[in-house]
Amino acid sequence: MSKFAPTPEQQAAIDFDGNMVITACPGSGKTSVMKEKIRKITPVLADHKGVIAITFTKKASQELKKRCKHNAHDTKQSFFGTIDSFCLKELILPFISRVWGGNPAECKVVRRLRSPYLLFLDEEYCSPTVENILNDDGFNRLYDAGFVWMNSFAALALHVLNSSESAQRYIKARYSHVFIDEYQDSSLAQHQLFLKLLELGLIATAVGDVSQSIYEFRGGNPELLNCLVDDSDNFRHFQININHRCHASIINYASRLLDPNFQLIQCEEKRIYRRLVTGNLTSVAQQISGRISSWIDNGKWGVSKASDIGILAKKDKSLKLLTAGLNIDYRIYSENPLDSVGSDCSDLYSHLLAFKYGAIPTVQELIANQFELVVLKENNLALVRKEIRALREIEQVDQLIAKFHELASMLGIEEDEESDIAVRTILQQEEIIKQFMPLDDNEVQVMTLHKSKGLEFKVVLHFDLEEWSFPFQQVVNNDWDNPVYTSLIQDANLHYVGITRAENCCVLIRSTLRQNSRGDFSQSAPSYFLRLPQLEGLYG
Ligand SMILES: Nc1ncnc2c1ncn2[C@@H]1O[C@H](COP(=O)(O)OP(=O)(O)OP(=O)(O)O)[C@@H](O)[C@H]1O
Repeated sequence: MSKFAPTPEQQAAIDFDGNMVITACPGSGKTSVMKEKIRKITPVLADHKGVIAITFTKKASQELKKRCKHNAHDTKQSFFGTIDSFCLKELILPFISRVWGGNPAECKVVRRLRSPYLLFLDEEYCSPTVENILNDDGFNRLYDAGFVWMNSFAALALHVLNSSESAQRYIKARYSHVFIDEYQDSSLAQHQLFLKLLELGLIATAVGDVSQSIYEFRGGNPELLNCLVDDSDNFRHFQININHRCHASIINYASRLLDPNFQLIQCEEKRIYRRLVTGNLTSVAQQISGRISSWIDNGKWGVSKASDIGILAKKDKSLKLLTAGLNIDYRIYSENPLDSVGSDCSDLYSHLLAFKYGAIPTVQELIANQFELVVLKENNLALVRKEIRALREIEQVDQLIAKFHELASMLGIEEDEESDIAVRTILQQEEIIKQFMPLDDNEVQVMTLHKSKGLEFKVVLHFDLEEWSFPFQQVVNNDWDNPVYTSLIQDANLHYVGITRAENCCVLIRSTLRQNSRGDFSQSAPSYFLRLPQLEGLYG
């Protein structure tokens, strides 16, 4: 790891010891700032204490943990993980019995509530609040029936923390600080939990960027980050606004997309391009494959390996069309049949396949990092490890599925037939099996814009820039002449996230043929994003 030389604005954020909110543009090194702060705090903590470091994805928390522990740095009893994992492991499982009785160790964690359990609740909550928990006794009944529902974790954890003095004593004794990354995608319950931790005396740091808010559809609310910025009584606001990742011309384009008055950075060369390519996405991919190969062979744009190139699109369907035409090695991160099932069983099977095919290298890592939401009983841990290890030896599909069933039962996860079918479908398709193998530097990376969050590439090829493809448009009240962009701000943020993944070159591509919702192709028009007047002259 090269030595990190902080800028003055990064250094100011690292040095400040109180409650703070850091707003940070893409590529501004917020991960590095969080890492430096945690490495500065932990040496002075007692051995039984640590910090709470919450990131948006498991992958991001593994990365942060690795960077904090670099050079055998002792992070003491710190917690690294997602907010869901924190709520479940540190608050719900250890303390809910003090509030609602029962035996949480016997509970099943469910991602999706199915009938009849869905009917326990008064309404279909997207992201319940603590008030919902207090006013709707369906949550309590669900728990009595042996279930804790993932979407309610933050609210449930807050309810536990509000109601149980033991939980409060534990948190205060164990943790000195709390950090939450990607705060712009926090829900109200998560925000209230963060404020509760502050009230208990933990020193609180929130990090985020309103312009990178892309999960409103899941209950994320970027206004909550602004609330912290406005709350100057409790939080000092720091801005880290130098983008160290992208070429200046890419920064100019991305910034003007969101702010027509953005003061342009001086730069000679344009490294962001718009291209119109003839045909549908499959034929476009055939045409550009040769160009991509030559960039890899000649090290153009600083590309030293195929995985330095990211192919991004808004729609999962577009990725399928694109990969059908690519004549180069690639790795696609698209929704696979197990993702589509979306149950706890399908989640487990995904992790087991990732271990079998090597994306998760060790049983230790599988259990420590991927089983975040599985309630593991100490007494059968050794057997679980042995059974998982055996997966790599199994060749027959039926045997593999039988072993998956055994493991599901040992881990208290309900089997479902859809997950079995999904596993069989995956095992018939080499391209999908690849998703469960370790990243190969010889493969270009293909994924949706949502999945690209937090990543960086030397070159980004950004597709779906046709009208009706992106941004999302809807016909309202049968008025076909005036379709409405119903999620324009979130889509603009998503476009911004995609563009700012690029270090040295970003190509915005429109294909002349667009696939409609029925699967037919028709002539495309340029996307709304390609028609914005403030972007004129900023691309090559
Ligand atoms: N002070 C610095 N000097 C040089 N490079 C830096 C500095 N700080 C960060 N970088 C580099 O900038 C890039 C972006 O850093 P990082 O991934 O931490 O940003 P981020 O704020 O988390 O990005 P995003 O929000 O877009 O995901 C990395 O390649 C990192 O090494």
